[in-house]
Amino acid sequence: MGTDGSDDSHDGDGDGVGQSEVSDETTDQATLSSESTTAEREADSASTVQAASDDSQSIEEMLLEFDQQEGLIRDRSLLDPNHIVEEDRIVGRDEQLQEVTKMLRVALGDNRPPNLFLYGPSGTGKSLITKAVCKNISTICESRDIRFGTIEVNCQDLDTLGVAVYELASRAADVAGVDVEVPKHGVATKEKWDELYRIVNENFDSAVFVLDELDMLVGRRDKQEPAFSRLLYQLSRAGANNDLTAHISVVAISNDTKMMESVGSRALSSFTPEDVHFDDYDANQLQAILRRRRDAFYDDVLDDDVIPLAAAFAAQTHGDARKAIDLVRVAGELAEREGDERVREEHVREAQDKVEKNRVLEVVRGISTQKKLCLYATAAVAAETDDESARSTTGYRVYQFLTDAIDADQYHQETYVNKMKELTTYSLVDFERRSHGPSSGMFLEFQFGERPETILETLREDSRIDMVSAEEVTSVVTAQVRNQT
Ligand SMILES: Nc1ncnc2c1ncn2[C@@H]1O[C@H](COP(=O)(O)OP(=O)(O)OP(=O)(O)O)[C@@H](O)[C@H]1O
Repeated sequence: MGTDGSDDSHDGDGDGVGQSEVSDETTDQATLSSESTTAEREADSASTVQAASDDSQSIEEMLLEFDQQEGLIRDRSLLDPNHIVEEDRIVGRDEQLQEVTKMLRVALGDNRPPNLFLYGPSGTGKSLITKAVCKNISTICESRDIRFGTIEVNCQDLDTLGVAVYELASRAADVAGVDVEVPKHGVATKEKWDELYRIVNENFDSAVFVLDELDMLVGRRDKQEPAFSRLLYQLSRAGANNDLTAHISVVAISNDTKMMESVGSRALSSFTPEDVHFDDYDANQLQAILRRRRDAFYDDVLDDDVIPLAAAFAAQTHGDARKAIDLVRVAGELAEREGDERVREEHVREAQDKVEKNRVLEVVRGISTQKKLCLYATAAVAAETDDESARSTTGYRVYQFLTDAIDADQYHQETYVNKMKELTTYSLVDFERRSHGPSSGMFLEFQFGERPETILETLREDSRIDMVSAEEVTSVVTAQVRNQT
């Protein structure tokens, strides 16, 4: 404040001095004006104008050039993973589409639709199918004067039950076009629940709550029951005991097939969902999905091998349609940026590298150093085995080497395994329980959703991990892998 004030007064003084200088200068110039000085000034100003127009011309030229350079992508929304595509672009999900439609159609009448649990790997159409069905219900409800709302939240970044309930209230308010009347912070969760009930009851006859990535809502560690379980309990009970007078249905979506095992018995008895399973897509299905969006590009700009290659790359990891679509989009953008007239195979290969790195980055950005060490050790083992898998026992020894090398705390093997298991929720790594004969005991075998080398490269961006020499890690890993056979 003090500094600002003195600066202001200083500026004021300065302006005064400046003004008198300007007027003096003007007078002087008028008095001293001569043909030569005028000519000089004109020459000066002409050159300034010339320089400016040179600049603007070159920018203009560049703009025109970019403008004339035809883009390759005609409709970017078809390559946006959050865009709900029209029904005729949904491929290979007839069974799920039919099941979800059959169950949620109840919302059209005067009854409560059942709750649903949609599960399956990432990018297999769970959100798309739910949104497409809800969109159709909404259109029909509008024509029948039924106030229907789809209240959708992604639970990935919601850390507590209170935050989740506020988010639901806020989404419901958005859909209804009203305001939330409780503050986000500093009020009890009960007040947030009441606000959610008020908004829903006052604005909707029927509503579907879509809880995407619900398993990520774990809440505080000190609570016995995970936050997602408490949320399911409360929401489904509110429907039964008339806190919510609107007919509501809860659609829980998760990548974790075992999520329902962590739902407490209390929640389970009131939630009781109908299960709908979503499988991985194979390369042919992914090709069909991509072909149905081919018109995202101008005619004849996609080389014939672009779609099959993108589909093959996406099928290699875990049959994720989001990845297939991302690959084609990024390949198109790379081709556009390089001023190429066509999208070619090499653009897809370049895109594969970029998309993989981004996905790994997204996951590792938010995890603790300890989890990074566990992941690094395991990926380092997978990078050195023929089938790119890593045994937990071997991974743990490499983890021990890493923690010693950087002088970090060292967990027991059980905790290392648990940390790795937690990472499976991101679909970056998966595991199976294995045993090599009765004498060798049990171990977990980890498989990665992306190339282990990409994971290692990305984790090396963490300066603590980069302190350890990569060659040294490789020699420790090689010795350990040799020992395991
Ligand atoms: N059967 C399909 N037909 C056409 N497009 C699809 C299909 N399945 C998925 N997609 C597209 O793939 C992308 C990812 O799909 P979606 O978000 O529905 O997956 P998800 O199973 O909900 O994944 P996550 O669990 O990661 O949220 C979206 O752009 C969606 O439009």
